Amino acid sequence: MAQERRPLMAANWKMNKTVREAQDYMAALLPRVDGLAGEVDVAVFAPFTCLSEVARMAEGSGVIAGAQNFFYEDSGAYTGEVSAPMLLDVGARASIVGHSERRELFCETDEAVARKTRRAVEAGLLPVVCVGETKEERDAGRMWEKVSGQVRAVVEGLGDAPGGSLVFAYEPIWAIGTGETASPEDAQEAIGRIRGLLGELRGEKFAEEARILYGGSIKPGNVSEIMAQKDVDGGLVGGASLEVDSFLQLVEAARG
Ligand SMILES: O=C(CO)COP(=O)(O)O
Repeated sequence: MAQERRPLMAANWKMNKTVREAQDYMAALLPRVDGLAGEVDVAVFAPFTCLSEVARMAEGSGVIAGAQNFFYEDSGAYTGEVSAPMLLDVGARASIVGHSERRELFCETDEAVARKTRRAVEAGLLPVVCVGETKEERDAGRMWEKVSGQVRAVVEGLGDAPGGSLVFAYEPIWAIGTGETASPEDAQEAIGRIRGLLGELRGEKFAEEARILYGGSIKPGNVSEIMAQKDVDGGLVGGASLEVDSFLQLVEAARG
């Protein structure tokens, strides 16, 4: 991994944890990541219901509290949604955007993902934009068509924001929650191609500054070989992030 890009290890709790469980997790995590600032960024993407508590506890620690989604308008008649200013108001500094579960289950389009990404950057939230193909698309040889289309839509809607203002996460859908991980070589190939595309679209500086994570069945047993790939800047982790001990092993591996 290039020296200039700080690794990022991110926990995506998905639809898990009560406020009490979130408090217990943060109380165990924070003392153990103390002192890592500057070496590795650590983020916790919590459900809305416990996000303010996670952000409050993380304040001053260097751990980034983030949301899993938001809507690109700032306020108004959008029942069930929350906005970027609302996330900032409770202390969040980042948000996942366009997770495959939102694209597939909640019909999020490339256009909506692009608008959310742009709004996050403008508002000062760090977006972690997810891209990835299904098993059928991969087997049909259409992986790059899918992934490049998703990346293009986001970058073309981004204006002139610098590469450091956003993070991509390559999460092949067939590897999410299945125990089936992309091989380190597959992860590198896809992420290297994404970086190449960023260079074509926005120039070398942008491509060198943008962090690109891998996600999909990362666990303590496979994280080191994934992190060793030159274009992989960290991980976005579901299942193995739910327990503090296993998440900490991933953070340590990202530290190198
Ligand atoms: O979707 C993911 C992270 O956003 C990956 O989930 P798992 O780590 O549970 O496969």
